Amino acid sequence: MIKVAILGVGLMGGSLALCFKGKPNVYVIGHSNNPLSMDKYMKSNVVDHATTSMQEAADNADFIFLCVPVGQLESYFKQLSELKLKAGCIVTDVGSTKASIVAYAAQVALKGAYFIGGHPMAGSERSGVEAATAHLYENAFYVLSPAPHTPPEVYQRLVDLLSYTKANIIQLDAESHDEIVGAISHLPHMIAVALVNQIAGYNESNDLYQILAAGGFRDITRIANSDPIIWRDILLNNKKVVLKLLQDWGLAMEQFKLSIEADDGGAIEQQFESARTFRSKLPERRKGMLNAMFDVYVDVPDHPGVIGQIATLLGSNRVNLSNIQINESREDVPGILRLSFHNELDMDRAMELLKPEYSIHQ
Ligand SMILES: NC(=O)C1=CN([C@@H]2O[C@H](COP(=O)(O)OP(=O)(O)OC[C@H]3O[C@@H](n4cnc5c(N)ncnc54)[C@H](O)[C@@H]3O)[C@@H](O)[C@H]2O)C=CC1
Ligand SMILES: O=C(O)C(=O)Cc1ccc(O)cc1
Repeated sequence: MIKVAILGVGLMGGSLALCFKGKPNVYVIGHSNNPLSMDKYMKSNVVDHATTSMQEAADNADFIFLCVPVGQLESYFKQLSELKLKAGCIVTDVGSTKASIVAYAAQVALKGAYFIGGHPMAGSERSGVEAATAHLYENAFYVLSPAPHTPPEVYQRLVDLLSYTKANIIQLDAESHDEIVGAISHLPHMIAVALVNQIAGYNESNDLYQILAAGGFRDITRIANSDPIIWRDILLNNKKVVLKLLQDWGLAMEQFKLSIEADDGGAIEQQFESARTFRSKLPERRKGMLNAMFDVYVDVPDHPGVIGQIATLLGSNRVNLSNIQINESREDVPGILRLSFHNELDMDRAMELLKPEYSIHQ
């Protein structure tokens, strides 16, 4: 039996647990410091067993996943280093930053066990085991940062287990990881939060801001809804990288300001042109980026019953729909109904079925 211990069964840990639970020869144990979580873990059916004892979770485990906020990783790692672990056990984490935990692991030895840093680049603005899903990692990139002396067969053992997530494994050193992920994930989260708070400030004297912000603004600020503790820890942990990125961001905003002050239309156009060129080269989301959702937009006539018709058409053809959203405003979205699917196959099949009757966009 392969024993997999998940320490911290929230969005990420719970989703990993769901990928492993029920697989041949796999036993999943979930750990929380909070006794009240035991019942929740068992009721959500994500683990085979739940415990508040780290000793019990780690005892004889083949794999231990640290799925707690970044600020807790070192303390959890330290506690594991004081336990007797199974020889050859692989300890890994899912933290959004890699340099500090990889450096810590290089200093604090795990008796007979190996540490390989990890970061599944999939997730959402939601948190907690209630938001966990077995599909979260499908097609997403999953970064692994092994130490230089990690034996290849140990690395391969982790890759083999992670095949249950259906993620694309990519090996990257911890420093490069933090620089790149700082830019593509940490900076956008700060921008989204600052943007929402700026508009919230204006809204205090006129609530039309909030009312008119239902469409595009809502979409581009989705990540501002992310968990405050998780993000406090990420930003403080990736301090050096994030401060440099904020400096560059300030310069970029200053550039806009100067162009507008000087009525320099050419410079503004140039900014939009270069952004459009780079953005059009981004890989499509369906090939696996930060969100494991596959979305299509449908332009539907605004009459009751149409959602039912679409849901019935998809359901009767066994196409699994993960979410339907009605856009309150058409601004900035290609259709009024957003249909989300867990995988590309379902999305493509849905498009085939809907195309004859509706106008579809991606
Ligand atoms: N949310 C996301 O989309 C992604 C998060 N991550 C990383 O995954 C890790 C876990 O994040 P999520 O699963 O999103 O968070 P979550 O809030 O859903 O789960 C966190 C888990 O850690 C436990 N925990 C233990 N000590 C804690 C403490 N002192 N404060 C708060 N919670 C504590 C909680 O009980 C919970 O089970 C974090 O290190 C985060 O950086 C990585 C990729 C994506
Ligand atoms: O919701 C989104 O789009 C995200 O950006 C989720 C996310 C959050 C933290 C990570 O380290 C990786 C992915």
